[in-house]
Amino acid sequence: MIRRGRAEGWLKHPIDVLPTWAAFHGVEFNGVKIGPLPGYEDRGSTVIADRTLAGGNVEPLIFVPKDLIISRHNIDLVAKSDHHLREIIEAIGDFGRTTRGAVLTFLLLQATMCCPETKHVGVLNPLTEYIRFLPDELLPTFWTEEEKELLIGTTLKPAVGAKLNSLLREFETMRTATASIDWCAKYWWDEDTGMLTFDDWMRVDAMYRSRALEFPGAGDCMMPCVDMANHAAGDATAALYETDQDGNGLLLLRDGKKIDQGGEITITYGDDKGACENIFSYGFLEDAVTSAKVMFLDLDIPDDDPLRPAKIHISTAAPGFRIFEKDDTIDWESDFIWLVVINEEDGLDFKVRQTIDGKREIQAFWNEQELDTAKLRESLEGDPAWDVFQLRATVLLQNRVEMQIETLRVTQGAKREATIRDVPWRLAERLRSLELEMLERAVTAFDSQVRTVVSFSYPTLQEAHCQSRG
Ligand SMILES: C[S@@+](CC[C@H](N)C(=O)[O-])C[C@H]1O[C@@H](n2cnc3c(N)ncnc32)[C@H](O)[C@@H]1O
Repeated sequence: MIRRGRAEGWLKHPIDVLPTWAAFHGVEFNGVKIGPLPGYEDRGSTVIADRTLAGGNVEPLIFVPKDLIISRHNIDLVAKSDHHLREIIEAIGDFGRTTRGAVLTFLLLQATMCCPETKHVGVLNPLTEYIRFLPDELLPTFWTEEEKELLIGTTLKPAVGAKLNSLLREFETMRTATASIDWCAKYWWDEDTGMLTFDDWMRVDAMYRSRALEFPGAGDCMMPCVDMANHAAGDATAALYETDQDGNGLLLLRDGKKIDQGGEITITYGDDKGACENIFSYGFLEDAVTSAKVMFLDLDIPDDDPLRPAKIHISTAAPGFRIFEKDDTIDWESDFIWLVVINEEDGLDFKVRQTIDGKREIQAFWNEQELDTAKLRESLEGDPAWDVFQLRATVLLQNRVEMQIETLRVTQGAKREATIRDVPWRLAERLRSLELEMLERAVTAFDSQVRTVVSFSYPTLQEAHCQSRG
């Protein structure tokens, strides 16, 4: 549906019509305009200074009335007077009570209402028009299979796979929950008249993910016009976004910033985000990025661990670990790994307990004491064998990191097929090299952590370790 709407023009507005929409709905621009930046048209539209601006003494650059914010709160308000919206949000149950569920459903209904064939569905509101200004982003969920293959060995590959699976589940929830609603059956699901496909769900997901910002006071939401600002990290960030005391949205020039006429007013989408997350959520990587910054690698409990099923059952942590930059070196963190490295001989035990309603429940014990797995690390830190556990964890991580390096190396040097588009090709290449470099630094850092633990606790082991690692 959305793809067709873009092609036929009923779901597309040229960006130069935005000022008219904005003025009509009370959005104020103060010394800025929205459009492509000459020389950077591939970045879509952005916020551009209409005159020289100096931070500290200018009014908000953009003012957005609170009613226009696409937030869960406002969607609930719209649903009070739009019974079609209310019907579908209620039909999807718990998912409709999440911000993500409410926003994606809302966007889908607005797109449906834009289609000239749709009759008597939904109540037109300013945002029905606004979504026509939003471009389709080439996020990795839209990369072809051969483009996604370029990601083998990067942390983006499993992330995109998991995302597609969860999008499929959400789409299926949506379909099952709304199939018996007459107008949904007719305009969305009917074999002849239905317009929705999984592609539509991917598109509303991409709109939300690439544009949602966390606003103090309003939570995650899409803020029309402020969401036209492109990203620049660090000192290059020109503006901040926030809400005023009445909940209206504001874009404010940073103190001390001076932007010449024609210059870009950027915001930050989060300077701490790693290269993988930037490509995943926004489909680009700034030229200035020189490090993968943060990586999440999955970790499995070995098949030959007799406690594996019980460990999997009780674990609440994400099964993996995060490596990240810290003070010029690489550090790691994981709540999961501690469960992987301990076993029965160390003091771990599981018992099956009968609950009062007759159900059976697995309980974990550490040295005979009931164990809260969320506090496992704390329990282990107090154990005389803490050094051993640390050592096991670090060696395990080191092996996992080396395995990832190997996968990256053997899949290196893929030939570029003519069907592979420029953006996925360049992004995959950059991500591969940034992640490889970070993994290599991690091996060195882990090696020195192992040496420290060994030399401190097991001076005799140190020699053996050094020999084993050459
Ligand atoms: C919140 S939107 C910003 C407005 C968007 N450019 C538009 O045309 O609607 C985020 C998207 O803008 C683009 N973008 C933002 N900052 C960028 C940058 N520094 N370099 C390249 N593309 C950027 C990406 O496509 C990203 O997914």
